[in-house]
Formats: sequence, C-alpha cells, structure tokens
Amino acid sequence: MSALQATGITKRFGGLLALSEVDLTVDPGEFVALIGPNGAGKSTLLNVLTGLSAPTTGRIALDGRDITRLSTHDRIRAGLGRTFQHGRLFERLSVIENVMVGAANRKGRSEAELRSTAFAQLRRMGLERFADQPISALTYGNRRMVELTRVLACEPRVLLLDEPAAGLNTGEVEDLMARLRAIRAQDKIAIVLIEHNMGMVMRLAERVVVLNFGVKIAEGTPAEVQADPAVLSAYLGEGAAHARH
Ligand SMILES: Nc1ncnc2c1ncn2[C@@H]1O[C@H](COP(=O)(O)OP(=O)(O)OP(=O)(O)O)[C@@H](O)[C@H]1O
Repeated sequence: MSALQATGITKRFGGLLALSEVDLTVDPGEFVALIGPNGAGKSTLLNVLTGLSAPTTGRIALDGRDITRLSTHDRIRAGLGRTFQHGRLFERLSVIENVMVGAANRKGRSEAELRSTAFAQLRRMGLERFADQPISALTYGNRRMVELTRVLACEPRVLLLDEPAAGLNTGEVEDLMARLRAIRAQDKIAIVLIEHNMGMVMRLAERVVVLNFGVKIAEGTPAEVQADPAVLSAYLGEGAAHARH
C-alpha cells in the first residue's frame, strides 16, 4: 500500500489552472523529489496535500485512508508532516519549546515527555546546545534545521519538505543531506522534497516528479528525468532542448 496517494488533483484559482489532474504516489520509506520551474504548482500541491488549500477535484489517501476532507491538524496527527518555504517558528519561544510544540501534535503526552522527546530530536539533529536559546539568537541555517526538527517531533510517516536548502551555504546543505539520509534510514519515513538545488535532488531522490504549468510532464529516476527532452524544454525553453538533439 502507498504511504501517500494523490489522485487526479486539480486546483483552480479563478481562471488560473494551478494543477491539472496531477497524480502522485509515494511508497513507504521512498524519497521522491518534486521539481519544476517557478510557478509550476509545486507549493500548491503541497498545500493541497496538507489541507491548507482544498483541491477543486481529486482525492488524497495516507496509508490507504482517505484524508481529502481532514483538517490540516488531523492530517498531521494521521502522520503527514511538512516544512514551509518560509519558516514559521515561534520567535518568542526557545528552541526546545518550538520543538515541543511539534511533539504536542501527538496526543496524550505530559510536558516532561514532550520535553524529553524534543530534546532527543534536537540531539540527533546536532542542535542540543541551542535548546534553551531563543529562536532569535540562531543563524538562518540553524533556524531551518529547527523547523525540520519540529516537524520530526510530530513523528510523521510522510514528510513534505518545501525547499529546505534555500538560503543555506554549501556546508549547511551537505549537513542537511546527511541528516535527511539518516532520518530516512532510522525512521523509515517517506520524504517528498521540493527543491531547486538540482545537485541535491539528483543525489538524494530515488524518483523525480516534474511539474510544468500545473501538469506532470515527467516522472522517473534522476538520470531518466535529466535526459528527458520535455524536462529540458520546461527549464531551458524549446531552443535549448532542440540544440541538444
Ligand atoms: N493563493 C493563490 N491565488 C492565486 N494564484 C495562486 C495562489 N497560489 C499560487 N497561485 C498561482 O499558482 C501557480 C503555481 O504556483 P506555486 O507557488 O504552486 O508554484 P511553485 O512551483 O511552487 O513555484 P516556486 O518554485 O516559484 O515556488 C502560479 O501561477 C501562482 O501564481
């Protein structure tokens, strides 16, 4: 059974067709990258999957259960986690308190349990020394890592990441990739990554799905997708694709 299955997702904003009959299937533990030029519909698809935006038509299932009509909060509880392109940390709270907020999405935990869960997550992300610092004291790169830690504290089965490497320096991107590999190996969670950093996509993803103007134009291994003329056209324009063939 698929960990996540979105079928026939269409999303209209007035006259604009942001997504057109998009299918996305993610197997348990699989690492899928979702790529496409600016405005292709990637963030819109994540918003629909997480319930921030209702699809015009289409169906979403998590572990075989229809979640199309669940609230965002209930989807998180059901095991669907997500980070945002522009982070949303609580500035006035400490690092560990932010992560505790993530852990609190799981029912029935005492404050002491939330704190120890949050601390364990911070430790495995190499952030434990910042636990009691305010968010405002962190570098940009560390803030992004705290965002990832917070969603991990929700113990997702499927993790959706919206451009986690944006704004990170080379060393931080390497660190992020190593952490994502470790998370996946340890937690066996499925990951869907939206990313413009193609080097990262090619090194991490097992399967790549390409959107362009709201339509899925290609799907395959990183090597297959890189060699696909339709993908080249979408990124570089018809002229560049023809020049290669
Ligand atoms: N709330 C909205 N209202 C109207 N149009 C929207 C809304 N959200 C997105 N769009 C439009 O839908 C299309 C897809 O946008 P989306 O942000 O999903 O693309 P993207 O692939 O994530 O792009 P980027 O890589 O630049 O983040 C764009 O034309 C965008 O202008």
